[in-house]
Amino acid sequence: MISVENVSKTFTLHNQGSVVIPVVEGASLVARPGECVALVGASGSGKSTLMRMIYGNYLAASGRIMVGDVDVALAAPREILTLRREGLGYVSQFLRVVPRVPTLDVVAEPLLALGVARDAARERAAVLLRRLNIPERLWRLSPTTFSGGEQQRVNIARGFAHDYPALLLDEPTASLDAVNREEVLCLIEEAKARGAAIIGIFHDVEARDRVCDQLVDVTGFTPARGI
Ligand SMILES: Nc1ncnc2c1ncn2[C@@H]1O[C@H](COP(=O)(O)OP(=O)(O)OP(=O)(O)O)[C@@H](O)[C@H]1O
Repeated sequence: MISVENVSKTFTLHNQGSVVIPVVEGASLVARPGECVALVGASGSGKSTLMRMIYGNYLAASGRIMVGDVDVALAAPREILTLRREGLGYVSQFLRVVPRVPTLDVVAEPLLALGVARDAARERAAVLLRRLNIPERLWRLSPTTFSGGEQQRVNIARGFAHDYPALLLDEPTASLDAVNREEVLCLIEEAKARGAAIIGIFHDVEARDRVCDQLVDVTGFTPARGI
């Protein structure tokens, strides 16, 4: 379960006269096990900021962000790292990898970090790479030279390697062809069926309507910005 209660965030632009910009105010939402919640709202309304707060990249100014039994807004960095390893996955739009690590190990890595045996982790990685149509001849290579779409699919495979109880998705179907898009939607549906709580940003409206149970309009949490 992911629950956001009355969360606020301001940015202070230290290199621009310390201007303070309120970006999110009084944000509250809940994603229950088996539920997918879509964050919607105009560009600049604060969707990414909210996701980054839930993942612990940005510190909330106030409020509570519970992921399972961890309050991300209060957790120490070490607790956040444990949460990310065990309890909270994040599929961003872009793959960030250590150069020279083969694709198979990039995807298996979240399982290896949890102590899963190398063979079992690679087997799971292979299943996902096959489902996402990454040709087997590429699995031995680092994904750094892959096309944008291939990198995105490797990233998705990695994000779904471990059965995280909570999952954040940032435009998981952006720039995918129809076949791979369908596969990603099936992965999301499977994650929901096993009880994952999911929050996502989807610009693909059809995909959003298919997998999401609830839409939360972040514009309602955007403070009035007097200029
Ligand atoms: N690190 C930052 N420093 C200062 N301002 C920021 C920072 N990150 C985001 N903002 C501001 O916060 C507001 C919300 O941005 P955010 O990226 O969360 O919006 P969004 O709804 O995800 O937009 P989009 O749909 O265009 O991706 C914007 O006005 C943005 O300029």
